[in-house]
Amino acid sequence: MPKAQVVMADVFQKYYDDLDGSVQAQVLQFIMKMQRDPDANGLNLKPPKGGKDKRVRTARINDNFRAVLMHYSDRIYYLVAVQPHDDAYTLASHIIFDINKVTGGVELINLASLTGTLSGQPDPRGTDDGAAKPSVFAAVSDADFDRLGVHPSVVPALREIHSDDAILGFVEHLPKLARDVILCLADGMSVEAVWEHVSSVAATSDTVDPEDYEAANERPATKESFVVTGDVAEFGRIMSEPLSAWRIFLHPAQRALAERKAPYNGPVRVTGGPGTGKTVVALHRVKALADRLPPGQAILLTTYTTTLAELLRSLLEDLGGPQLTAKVDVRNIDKVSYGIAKEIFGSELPKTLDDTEIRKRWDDLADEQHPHRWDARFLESEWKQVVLAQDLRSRDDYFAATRSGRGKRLNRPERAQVWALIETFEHRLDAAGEVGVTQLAAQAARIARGWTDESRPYRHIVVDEGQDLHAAHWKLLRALVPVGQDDLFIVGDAHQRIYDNQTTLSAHGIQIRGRSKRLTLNYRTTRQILAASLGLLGDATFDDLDESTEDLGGYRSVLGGAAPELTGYPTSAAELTGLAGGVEGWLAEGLKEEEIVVAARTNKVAEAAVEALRAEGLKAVQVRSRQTPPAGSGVHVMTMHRIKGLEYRAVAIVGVGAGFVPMPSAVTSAAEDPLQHDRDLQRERSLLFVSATRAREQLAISWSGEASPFLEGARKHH
Ligand SMILES: Nc1ncnc2c1ncn2[C@@H]1O[C@H](COP(=O)(O)OP(=O)(O)OP(=O)(O)O)[C@@H](O)[C@H]1O
Repeated sequence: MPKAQVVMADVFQKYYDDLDGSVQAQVLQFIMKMQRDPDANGLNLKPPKGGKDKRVRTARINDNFRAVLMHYSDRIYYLVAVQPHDDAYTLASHIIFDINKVTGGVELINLASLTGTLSGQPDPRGTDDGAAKPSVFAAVSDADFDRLGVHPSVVPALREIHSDDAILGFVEHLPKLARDVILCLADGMSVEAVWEHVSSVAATSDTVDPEDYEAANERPATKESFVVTGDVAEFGRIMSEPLSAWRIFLHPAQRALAERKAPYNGPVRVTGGPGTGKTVVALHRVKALADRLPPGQAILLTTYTTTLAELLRSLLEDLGGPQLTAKVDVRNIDKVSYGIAKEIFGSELPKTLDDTEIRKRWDDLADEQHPHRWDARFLESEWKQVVLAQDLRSRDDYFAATRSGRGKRLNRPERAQVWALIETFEHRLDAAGEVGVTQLAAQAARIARGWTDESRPYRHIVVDEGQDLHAAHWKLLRALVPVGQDDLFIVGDAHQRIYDNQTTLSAHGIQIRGRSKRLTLNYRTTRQILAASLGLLGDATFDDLDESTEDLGGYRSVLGGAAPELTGYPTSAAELTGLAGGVEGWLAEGLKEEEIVVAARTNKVAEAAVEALRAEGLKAVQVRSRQTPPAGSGVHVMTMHRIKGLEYRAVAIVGVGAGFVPMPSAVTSAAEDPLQHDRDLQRERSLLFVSATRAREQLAISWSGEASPFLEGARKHH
């Protein structure tokens, strides 16, 4: 007997996640039963009364829960949701299944959620002159919507949209093509342009039979929003995986960047706020380049930290399997320097010291001064920001160098003193057979620059989180790929710079003029969380990784949700008890432990949070750098540095009090160096911004005593 096919709508995951484990087990049994014997009576399939789509059914899971599905012929079931009895009936009576005329893919439309999003809109007749405000889409005809692939059942609700805000809430519930079409129309694109850039690109090449669901299931558009499960084990696996890159249907703006066939005539830079899909674009770009990579050539995909490099490797594997990863070196920038240095120095390669170790060495050297003249932090950053950034090799070079970005002026005798200390520092490392990681990058870059193009190891380099790379890293990357078409593809966001490595690409021979793009649509964070996060940035200005500044104009989210919670407590003990209560609340709402993260400015506060959670009987694990906790370890707790690039359904940021964020020891005093002071403060702001924007659905920020000054803007949005 042929097995029945169970096709799962992507929205099913949300309903499934909200169920108790015991009900989830019953759902799995139910699916097994459908697959094994779709004719069995026990499934108890019933059409809802007054349903909009005659093929929609509900089926019994247990006394309290029913599944909502579409039953197409005996052999195909589309699973939409499992909900409490009454909710399941309501949902079932409001959904429609259809095959999209343009893409040929199966679409699920929930009319209740569409009209629901419009109910809070201000009254369109509430204008001063009493005249009705026109619909945002007044200029688009029904026939145009139809041709572009927007289902006719959606159009009456579209005609009721009178504000841009309402559009964002509305599109969240639309099938993907319709969502892209509406967003592009709302951005002012003409119907013709939307056809050319969106609908025609998504169109299927074969003829669409509006009744043939078996054929529709095979089309790529269906696979973007539905998963055809082979068996229950696979189903279980899919349900436990986070939304990963392979499931994503690129937005036209993302696709244009990632999949462009014509070569780019040089380096490309893509910026965009958190969650706009920069990483997704970088991964798809790697795939597109790999698909046409001549034999014997290689691609490098790199980023700042090892944690993110590992994440990139696993996402890339999801996207293209081992055939893809075989063509790509995925490693963080320090490993890139190390690999190159090893080739150059062979067995002579010194031992590498990371930034923390280097910092200690500077402390030691500064302490030895008699009388004490130079501050360790000043010397360290002078070395990194001036000497290593410009690869200065001699006293004369140092005397001639511009010290732009440094706020403390040095006269000649002072420069001489500082250079002497830097020279001592480098000699000591040398004598001990040691080298700093950034210093190693500078050395490797110096040598690689002299190579011929045939010796440069990569054909393409793709960089994620480019805002954190140091000048020496850019010099090195520039030297590892011949200048030419599609040489470098760089994504990054200066608002998220959390290491003090600001530089400009053009200073390192990376000319992006005319090839810089910006993404503005956030897919991760709700509008509520986004508004609060943007408030954290205050009035600070940010660069565009090059010589200009950039803001987050036009940055918005299609997702709506709960308002973030900002809570002050009298003591830190009370705050940690509040944290445990908040986490318990999230768990009670159905979130899993590993979907929740607690972020803190320091390891010490993170440790205290772990203890507090455990004291309340909750499972929690502190995640340090280069560690990925095994499944089932509990709620993740980590520092704000470690959380970069990740995402969680719920984020709690603790210890955001005035004395802790910004962290006093991380901020140079304004008297010592006013420019460095400003940059340090900005970096501390960015740390908080990065942490807040990791949240998909829930964000809670707390403090004890006086609140951090950075929270002022976020509290206004609250
Ligand atoms: N076109 C899309 N459709 C649906 N989801 C998307 C799309 N593009 C990205 N996403 C999802 O949005 C989230 C953010 O994407 P991604 O991590 O690539 O953003 P980012 O810009 O690199 O973020 P950040 O700078 O904050 O690290 C991810 O969960 C990703 O899967």
